[in-house]
Order: sequence, then structure tokens, then C-alpha cells
Amino acid sequence: MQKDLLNSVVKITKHRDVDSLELSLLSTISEFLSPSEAALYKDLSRFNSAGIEKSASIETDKTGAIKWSSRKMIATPNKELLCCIESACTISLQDKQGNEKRWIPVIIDDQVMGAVYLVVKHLTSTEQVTLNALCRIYENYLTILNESERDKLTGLLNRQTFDRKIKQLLEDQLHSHNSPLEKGVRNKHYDESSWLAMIDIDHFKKVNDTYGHVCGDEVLLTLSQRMQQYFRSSDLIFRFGGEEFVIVFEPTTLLHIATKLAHFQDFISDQKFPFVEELTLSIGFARMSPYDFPISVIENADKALYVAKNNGRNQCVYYGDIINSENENIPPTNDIELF
Ligand SMILES: Nc1nc2c(ncn2[C@@H]2O[C@H](COP(=O)(O)OP(=O)(O)OP(=O)(O)O)[C@@H](O)[C@H]2O)c(=O)[nH]1
Repeated sequence: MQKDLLNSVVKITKHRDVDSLELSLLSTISEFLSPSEAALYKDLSRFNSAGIEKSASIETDKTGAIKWSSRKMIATPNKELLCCIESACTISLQDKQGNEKRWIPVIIDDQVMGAVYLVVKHLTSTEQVTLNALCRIYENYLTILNESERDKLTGLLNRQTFDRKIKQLLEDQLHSHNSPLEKGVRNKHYDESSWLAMIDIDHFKKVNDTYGHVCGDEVLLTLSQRMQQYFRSSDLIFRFGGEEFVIVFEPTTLLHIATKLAHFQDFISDQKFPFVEELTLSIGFARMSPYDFPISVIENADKALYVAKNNGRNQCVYYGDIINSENENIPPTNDIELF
């Protein structure tokens, strides 16, 4: 048991991204404690009003078959989960069938980030020690991964993680694209795809020049918080460069994404920012299919952003609208500064 446990810990800490770490934690809990259910909840209310997300879960049926479920928002979290998150304490209760339900808080830098949940018949004291140790290992390793994946100023995903996250997303999409179940669904949603938007603050240099770099940082931080409030937790938001952000959206229609981005521009120009009277954004966006190279999608969104800037800023331009229009504003690819 000890040897197996140590090997599992080695496996957990081998991961280089948060999603795989979560899956690895749940499968280790499942292997050593045999819960009928185990899940990981994340409290997203620090970022947006969205609330609590079940980021991964695993269920074992009577035959021992394991079923994984992917992330989803929890519309009405139960009171024990909320109590665990609010109090930062482990909550445990016994149901009528004699199963124990347990919620263990996940705490990072003195803040409760979410909770590990499991349903078990009974936990011996050794198993309780194992469970707590696994949760603490998860917390410690999550802290390290968060530091390497996130931008220090804004807490958004950083540019270094972009390639890995996008590769993973495209692989998942390709997988579901080819699955027989999804093929049926796809016929209904043939006009849906993922999207990549490149967002750049207009005349940001003026903010720095007028108020100083520290104030500029505060504006960047506020904008990042507004982005996290406005977009869904499933949309990946990256700080790409100084005042440049990239968002990758889940599959949806062109109409929906164009409307959403236009509303976001309005939302931002209506917001109060420190120091500046009004902040406007230029946006370029492009379609992203599972067969595209991420670098080409970035180039496309960047060309659309270039057009938005050249057409007077505070605009949202779709790459598809400019490719056939012999727009002189599009620079040759070599002129675009990418990495
Ligand atoms: N405060 C702060 N400023 C940054 C950071 N990174 C980049 N910048 C600044 O962002 C500004 C970007 O300026 P430009 O590329 O000329 O763009 P702009 O002034 O926004 O003009 P347009 O994009 O053409 O509308 C520069 O002044 C950089 O110094 C950062 O981390 N903090």
C-alpha cells in the first residue's frame, strides 16, 4: 500500500497543468479509498459572479465501472459545500444508507479555492490520514502550478501556457468531433466553432506617460478583473503581452461571438477605471477549428486587430470579413510581431 501510494504521489506531481493534476488527484483518491463518488469543486466567485464549478468528478457504479464527468457550473450548490467553503472546515455527514459524505476545503494562500468531495462507506483512521495528505499535496502542488501558469500582475493565464492549453483544447474538440455521438449533435450545430479574440487597449501608452507605470498596472489589473467577471469561466483568458489579451471561446456561432464581443466593448467603456476617464478596446477575432494551427489563428486574429486599430480603434473586426475584401490595411504576415 505504502509503495503504491508513493507511486501515486509521484504520478500526481508529474503533471504540468492544473486540469491533469485534478484528474490525477481524483483517480488516486478513487484507487486508495474506493469512494462511490469523488469530485472537485472550485469557487469562482472571487473572479466572477458565476459561483461554484464542479471541475471534475468520478463515479463508480455497482459493477465497479468508473464514469468521469467534465466540468460544469453548479446552479444551486448544496449547503454543506457552501459551509465548507465559507468556514474553511471539513464537513462530514452520514446519509440514511450509512454512507459518509465528506467535503474537505482546498486552501491556497489562506483562501479557500474550493473543496474535494467524496462519498464512502467508511473511512478508517489510516484512510483519513491518507485523504488529508493527498489533499495537502494537491494544495501545495497547485500553488506551484498556478505560479507557473499565471501572470503575476493579473492572475490570468500567461503566454507560456497558451500552446499547451490550446493543444489540449483542440485535441479534446477533435476527439468529440470524431465521436459518433457528437457527429449527430454536430449536424445540428454545424455553424458552431471555437473562436480566438485578440484584445488590445487603445492608447495605453498615454496612460503610462500621464500617470506612471504603477497606475498603468492598476488599470491592467482592473481590466483583467472585469474580463473575468464578464466572460464565462470556461473561456480561457490569457495576458499575452503588456496590454494585449487573448481569449479562446468554447464553440458557438459567429453571430453569438460577434455580439458578445461588441457588448464587452460597451461594458468596458461604461466601467469606471482608476485614473482614466474612459478606456476603449480594439478587438480582432478569428474562427478556430480543430484542424487549425494555433499560430495561424493568432495571425488571423492579429490581422483583424490591426484593421480595427487602423480603422480608428474601439472596433471589433472579424477576420472572415476582411480576407476577401482586399483591405489595404492588412499587413503582410512578416510584419506581424508574434512571439
Ligand atoms: N503599466 C504597464 N504598462 C505596460 C506593461 N506592459 C506594456 N506596457 C505599456 O503598454 C504601452 C503599449 O503602447 P503601444 O504599443 O504604443 O500601444 P498603445 O499606446 O496602446 O496604442 P495603440 O495600441 O496603437 O492604441 C507601452 O507604453 C508599454 O510600456 C505593464 O506590464 N504595465
